[in-house]
Amino acid sequence: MIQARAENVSRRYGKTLALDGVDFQVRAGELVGLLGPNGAGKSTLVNLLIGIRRPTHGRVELCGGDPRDPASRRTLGVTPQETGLPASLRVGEVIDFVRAHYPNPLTRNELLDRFGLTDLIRRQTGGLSGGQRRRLAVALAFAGRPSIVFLDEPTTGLDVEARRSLWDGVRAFHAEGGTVVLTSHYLEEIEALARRVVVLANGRVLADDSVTAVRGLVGMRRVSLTSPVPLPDLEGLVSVERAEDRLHLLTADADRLVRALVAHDVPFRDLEVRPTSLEEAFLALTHSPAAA
Ligand SMILES: Nc1ncnc2c1ncn2[C@@H]1O[C@H](COP(=O)(O)OP(=O)(O)OP(=O)(O)O)[C@@H](O)[C@H]1O
Repeated sequence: MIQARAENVSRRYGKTLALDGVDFQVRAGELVGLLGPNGAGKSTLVNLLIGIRRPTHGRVELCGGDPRDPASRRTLGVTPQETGLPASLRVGEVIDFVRAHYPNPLTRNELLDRFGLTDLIRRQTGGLSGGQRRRLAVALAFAGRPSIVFLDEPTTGLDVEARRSLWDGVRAFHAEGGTVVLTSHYLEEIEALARRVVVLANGRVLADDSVTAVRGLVGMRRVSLTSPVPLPDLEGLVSVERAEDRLHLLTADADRLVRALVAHDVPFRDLEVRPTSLEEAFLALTHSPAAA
């Protein structure tokens, strides 16, 4: 059963095309990561699927209906990128307030326990640290026993321990058959939870594949050098960028590329090899023929 679907969806904000012909679907019980650099369109896609915004073109569906129809959202849980919590309410009170909106919520203790919040129950939310507030905001998405949960960058600002405790809560929900869509800038974060990852960049889906396959795509190296001659065709070269007298070559296998440079007798100096950032890898993929 498909729980959330976008078909050829585009969304424009004035002159900005935030999503450009996106197809995306999530089956019941899946845990999917949406990966992409800043401004890729991740939050926009989530906002369309949960009915906060409408697509400019195309069709979106949630739990078999229109996401803007409250009936489709009855079993939805969401943690947006930023959440406002009433500062003077205690953690336990906020949880009870949210639980009261649902017919069959988790008990207060189940929720506190799952997300490692038990010690904070009597604390006012205004006095929580940023990380503690974030954990509470994520936990609240699960209060109503949702069937599908959207988490927009759930672990931003969390330390390692808090992140693990939050991941455990998400895993427990998924193990019971829950569906999860989470967004992140980091493949490592998605890797910790999901097997499937959808890569967005510039509003388009670049890849929809296993985390392992995408790791191969983005785990590239940048080989920089200065050479007085034009480069020949080199195997495994993904892209070439020229900045003044430097050439920056992107490749999945830097050793092989350097061997090829030597084998072709290419004169070079000041060779540097370093890992690419996700942004650089995305940029190269966006401009490579494979992404066209
Ligand atoms: N309400 C809005 N008004 C105008 N432009 C917007 C609005 N929301 C998003 N955008 C633009 O749409 C594009 C996609 O933004 P979106 O927030 O969906 O990306 P994102 O992948 O979630 O980014 P981030 O990782 O930074 O949160 C960006 O260029 C952004 O500036």
